[in-house]
Amino acid sequence: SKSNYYGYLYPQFYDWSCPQAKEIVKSVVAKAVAREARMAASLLRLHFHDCFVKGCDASLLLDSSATLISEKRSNTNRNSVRGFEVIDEIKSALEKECPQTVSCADILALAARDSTVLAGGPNWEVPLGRRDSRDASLSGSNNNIPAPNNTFNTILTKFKLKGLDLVDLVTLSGSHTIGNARCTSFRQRLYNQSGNSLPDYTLDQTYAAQLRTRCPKSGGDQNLFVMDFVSPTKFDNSYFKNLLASRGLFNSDQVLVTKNQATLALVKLYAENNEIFFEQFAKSMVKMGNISPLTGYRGEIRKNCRMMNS
Ligand code: HEM
Ligand SMILES: [Ca+2]
Ligand SMILES: [Ca+2]
Repeated sequence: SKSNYYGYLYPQFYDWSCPQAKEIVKSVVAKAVAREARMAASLLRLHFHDCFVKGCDASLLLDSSATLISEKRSNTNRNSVRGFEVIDEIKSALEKECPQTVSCADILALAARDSTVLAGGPNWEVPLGRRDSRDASLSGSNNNIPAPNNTFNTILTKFKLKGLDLVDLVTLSGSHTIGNARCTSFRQRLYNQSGNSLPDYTLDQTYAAQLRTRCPKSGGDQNLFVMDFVSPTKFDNSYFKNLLASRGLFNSDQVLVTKNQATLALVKLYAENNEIFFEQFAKSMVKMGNISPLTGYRGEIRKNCRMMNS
């Protein structure tokens, strides 16, 4: 009775079965972000890392068990993705009000939207009705999610494999306007960009020197850096302004202005016009949220986001 019979997502999915669902998610996310501003970024990223592996099906949330290896162990996720306790808190609040009704995959989609809004970004209606997977894919997590040192072509290919295009790539990369990154994610650019012991000269060298002080050649792997040094907790277009000043933190950020004329033009547009960035961000997030969801009688509504129902 609670399955998505029609096979597509729509914002009113819980209007009858759990009319309080959206409010419950929003209030727990708001509390968590008030405790720690970075949590908005962490929750936004969870939806991305879920959707790029087997679609938006909460596969990312499953812990390892006798029959399953968690995606949390992948190279991209290990010591990096966070926010699972907040998802648990949302889920238990929802289970009290509407038992086994709201999927963990939909919680991730709603929390990503609420986080964006709380950080000052755009709002959008979240299509709902995703169901939760009964498996996970460690290899998918290792292979499908772009890495910060991937080339432009590799990153674009990984987006296209998920039905996303060049506009989505540039726009969604704008998420790096909030949140933190570890030294290990960009060290290569500071010391040895192409195996010749030289830094990446497409990175502003004053900025590079600052980064080196807390990201040494060896050690300090987990040291944290803000990704947008201008407004690290505010969702705005300053990420794109940084790219034009050669101050993108990752190789994957900077290549948007150094490798392709079309992405460069978009970066310039967004740097000049926050409103256009916000409008497209909302559209691209809905598009990402539509990556092969489980609907109908496929999948299940988990009781606990960390494990499948027995
Ligand atoms: C285009 C390819 C992308 C690459 C290569 C990439 C890579 C990364 C890396 C390496 C980090 C830092 C991880 C760490 O050091 O622990 C990061 C953080 C982050 N990414 Fe991306 N990312 C990409 C796209 C996206 C997209 C599409 C979104 C959201 C829709 C996103 C949202 C975030 C956020 C919000 C953070 C900060 C998380 C936090 O502070 O907890 N990224 N990303
Ligand atoms: Ca998934
Ligand atoms: Ca910012």
